[in-house]
Amino acid sequence: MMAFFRLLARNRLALAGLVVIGIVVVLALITPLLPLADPDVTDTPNRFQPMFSAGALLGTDHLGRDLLSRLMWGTRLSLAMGFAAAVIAAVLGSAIGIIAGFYGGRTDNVIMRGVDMLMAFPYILLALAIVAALGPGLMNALIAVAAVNVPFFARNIRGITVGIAHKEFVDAARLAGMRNREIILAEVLPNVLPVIVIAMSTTVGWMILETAGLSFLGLGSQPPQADLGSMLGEARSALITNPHTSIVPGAMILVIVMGINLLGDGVRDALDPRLKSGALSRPMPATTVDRDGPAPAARTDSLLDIADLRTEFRVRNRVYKAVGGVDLHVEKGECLGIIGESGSGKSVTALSVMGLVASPPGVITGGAVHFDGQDLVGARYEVLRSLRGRRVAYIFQDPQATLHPLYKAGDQLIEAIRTHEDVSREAAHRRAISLLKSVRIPNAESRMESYPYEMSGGMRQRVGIAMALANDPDVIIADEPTTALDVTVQAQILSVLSDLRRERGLAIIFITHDFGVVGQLCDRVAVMYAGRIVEEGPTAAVLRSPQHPYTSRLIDCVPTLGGGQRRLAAIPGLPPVVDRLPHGCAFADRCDKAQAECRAGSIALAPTEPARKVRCLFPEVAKERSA
Ligand SMILES: Nc1ncnc2c1ncn2[C@@H]1O[C@H](COP(=O)(O)OP(=O)(O)OP(=O)(O)O)[C@@H](O)[C@H]1O
Repeated sequence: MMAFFRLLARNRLALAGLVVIGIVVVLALITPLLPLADPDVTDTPNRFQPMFSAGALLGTDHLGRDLLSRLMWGTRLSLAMGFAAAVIAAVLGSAIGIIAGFYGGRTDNVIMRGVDMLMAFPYILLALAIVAALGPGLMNALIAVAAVNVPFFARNIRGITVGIAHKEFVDAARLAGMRNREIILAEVLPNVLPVIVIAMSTTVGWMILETAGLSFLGLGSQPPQADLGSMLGEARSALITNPHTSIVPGAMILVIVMGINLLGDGVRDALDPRLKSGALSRPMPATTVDRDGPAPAARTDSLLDIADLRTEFRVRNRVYKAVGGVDLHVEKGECLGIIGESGSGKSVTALSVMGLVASPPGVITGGAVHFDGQDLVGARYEVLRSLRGRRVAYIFQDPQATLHPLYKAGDQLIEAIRTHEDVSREAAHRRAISLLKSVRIPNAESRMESYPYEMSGGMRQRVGIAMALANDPDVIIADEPTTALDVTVQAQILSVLSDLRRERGLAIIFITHDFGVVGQLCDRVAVMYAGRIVEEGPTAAVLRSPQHPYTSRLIDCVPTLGGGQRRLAAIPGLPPVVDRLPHGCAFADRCDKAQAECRAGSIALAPTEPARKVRCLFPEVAKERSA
């Protein structure tokens, strides 16, 4: 709740709306306690007194009634009517929407066709028809306004519920034996509640206007009772001669509706889960760079050289140091593996290379990424855009999520080719077929016409690889591309990548948590822990004799086939949270060799043997392993 108010307070306009509505609501609540004249007592000799007259601060109306008193009582009534109509419409509409969306099928059809019929009428005509049928009066106007808004809530909430009703946690609740009523209350309702609140906050102003509209037409509050609409209606005939009688209620309606709408927008922004990180804006096209020192020079003349890269997430008052000074390089035709536990910073490192970490909340705070002699950290967006996909391409873990579900695989490949190259559609089509063949997709011509959902996971991932290859890049960054696939398909994908590397001289950065995959594909491996490289070296050497205790424990976690029964040595404890990294070695708390020195200060990634480095004061002594 506090977080909600903090987010709301960041939006100045919403804050202004909150203050205005707060003042109006408080005034409306204390109206009976204020020393005001009776709002209904007429005094015709003193009719149409101007503003600031003695005894009538805002003047009097056509019957000599005190306008200030009528305004206060009228505001009280209009607010109460607007809020009551919003609550009734929200409760009824949401209940209808949840039932339709949750049960689906015929129930959904019958309910939603009824809602469609209601929505087919212009809402004001519908409201007039309801009041005409029920008779004029405040309660009937309230019923009419609530009724015409029920379909709006029903439609919105039904849409959200349909999505939720098919989620795994609802299936899990069913499997746990919960009844539908319980599932609706415990699983669905909490998920749609923010949407209901958002819809209410943005429509309550509208409902106040609608109730005022009915009262203006004489169908809402009846004389002598004042509400803002009826005050306006009564002042209509004196609009030219005594405009203050219209201006007073009109200005109040304007203030209330503006205040509620500004507040409603703020509530929507603060409750939207995508904006929870505190950003009330869309992510930037490239990661924000806020370097706290000069850019380091390239340390090697490699194709891609990452030097002291630091990326963090600034979420409210917390700073998550996801990447804390990473040095890596990859040569043409080389495959570098990055391995580490979940959350060690592998993906953020990879995404930082091309400025793809979402900002906010991500910020690159230091280091450099030299590609072909150019520093990409802080490079202009146009530079990054021209390199993305053309010289440095990505393959992600879930091709289902990266391929557009509504476009054919072939069209997506053609689009990827034509984004960077001015070629005809026919030429791009031919190239797309040859790309599909190069990743060993059988019947490439007919597969061009397939939608992603018509393909298996392995096939989709091959399309993903073909897309990455579309512009003949120099580097491919593959972020766990085989994690979601079974071992046979994984082997095929790895062999495709391995062949492509050899044939095209591709450099590959392969992110994984599987040492088996590293052993099969990668020339060198870098082991990451808590945002830093803790060991780096040729794959065979690292697998044979790991030097960092973490690498050693990580290898011990890998089950071996045919090695007889052995106890799998899980690593006790959890990696540290990256907003509270310890001094010294981040692995010390889980390491059985840790000494006091390990916790004293930062430890450098020091060279040990040729081409090997380790960040440890007490590295493992070489003991040969059967890899
Ligand atoms: N938007 C974010 N806000 C705050 N922290 C984040 C955000 N995105 C990532 N992180 C943090 O950054 C760290 C590194 O995440 P990253 O995704 O790079 O890990 P990973 O090693 O690739 O893990 P996995 O194998 O599960 O993909 C994690 O501790 C994560 O909690």
